[in-house]
Amino acid sequence: MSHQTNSSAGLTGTADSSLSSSVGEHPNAITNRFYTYERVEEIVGFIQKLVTTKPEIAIICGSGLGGLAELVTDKIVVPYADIPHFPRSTVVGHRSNLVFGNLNGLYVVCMQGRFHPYEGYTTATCAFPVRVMRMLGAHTLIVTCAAGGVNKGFSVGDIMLIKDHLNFPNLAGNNPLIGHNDERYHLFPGPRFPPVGHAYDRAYLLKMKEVAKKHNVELREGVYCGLGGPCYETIAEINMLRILGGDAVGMSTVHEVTLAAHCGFRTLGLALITNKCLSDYNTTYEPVHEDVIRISELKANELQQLIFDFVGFIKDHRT
Ligand SMILES: O=P(O)(O)O[C@@H]1C[C@H](O)[C@@H](CO)O1
Ligand SMILES: Nc1nc2[nH]cnc2c(=O)[nH]1
Repeated sequence: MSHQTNSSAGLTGTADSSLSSSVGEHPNAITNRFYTYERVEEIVGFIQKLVTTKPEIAIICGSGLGGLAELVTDKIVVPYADIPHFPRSTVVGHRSNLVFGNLNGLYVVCMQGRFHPYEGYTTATCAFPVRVMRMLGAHTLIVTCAAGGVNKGFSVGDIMLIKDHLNFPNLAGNNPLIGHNDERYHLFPGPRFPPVGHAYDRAYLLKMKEVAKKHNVELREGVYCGLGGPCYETIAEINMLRILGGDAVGMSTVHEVTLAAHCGFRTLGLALITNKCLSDYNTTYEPVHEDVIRISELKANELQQLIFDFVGFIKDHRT
C-alpha cells in the first residue's frame, strides 16, 4: 500500500492556486492553506477505511518513547508513508507510524514519531496530525516528550507533569494557527483567538499524581519551555529560562498543545528529564541526543505504566 505523498507541500506553498489568498504569506498560513479542511477530511477518510473503531485517546510519543505503542493490543499499524499528504519523521528515536488499538480497555491512536520544526517543517505541519486525531474521534491527548532539566532540583530520569508552557516560537510570532481560521471544523470549531491558559487539563494533572502515588513514583510538576532547536541551549539561555520560570526545555509539544486547545482536546503532558542543562561555564558536559534516547528507553517502562493506568482512569470516568 503506497500513496504519493508530498511531505514538503505544506512548506513550499504548492497548495492549490484556488486556495491562494492575498494575505497570509507566513509559512504557517501556507501550511494551513495546504492542510485544508478537505485535506484533513481526506486523510481521516483514508484512515477510517483501514481502522473502523473510533479512538478515544490520542498519544504522541516523544523521543525514545515509541515503545508506548507496543503496549497496545489488537494493533493496526498505519505507516505515515502510506497516508496521503502525511509528513515523515526524520529523527533517531522517532518511528513513522500511527498505531491504533486497545490500551487498558480504551481504543487509542499513538503517533509513533512526531515532527519537529528543526526538521524543516512549519509548526503548523508539525501539529496538524492533532486535528486528524481529533477528527477521528479522540477527545483526550496525552503528549510525551524528552526534555532537559532547567530546574536545578530535577534529576535525570525524573518525570515532569507539564502544568503550563512557554511557547517561544509563538512569542516570536510563529503560531500553528496563523492563517485562515476555518470554521468548517464544525465538530470542534476553534475560535480565532483561542484561550490557552488551561491548555493542560487540571483534573488530569491531579489524577496523574494519584496514579503515580500508587506506583510509588514521585512526579515533578512544572513549566515546559518549547524552543525551536536543533541546538541545545547555551548557558545564558538556560539562565534566562530559569529566570522566566521554566523547569524543563525541549523542541516540541507547545505547537501540538496549542492546536489541541484550539480543537477542544483535554490534554495531559508528560516530560521525561533526559539530561541536565548547562549551568556554568566550567561544566564540560554537553547534552547529546544519544543520551536523550538512552535515558528515554531506560525510563520508558515507568512512563508507560503511568499512562496505562491513566487510560484506565479515563475509561472508568467517561461521561
Ligand atoms: O520529540 P521530543 O520533544 O521528545 O524530542 C526531544 C527534542 C529533540 O527532538 C530531541 C533532542 O535530543 O529530544
Ligand atoms: N531544547 C532541548 N531539547 C531537549 N530534549 C532533550 N533534552 C533537551 C535539552 O536539553 N534541550
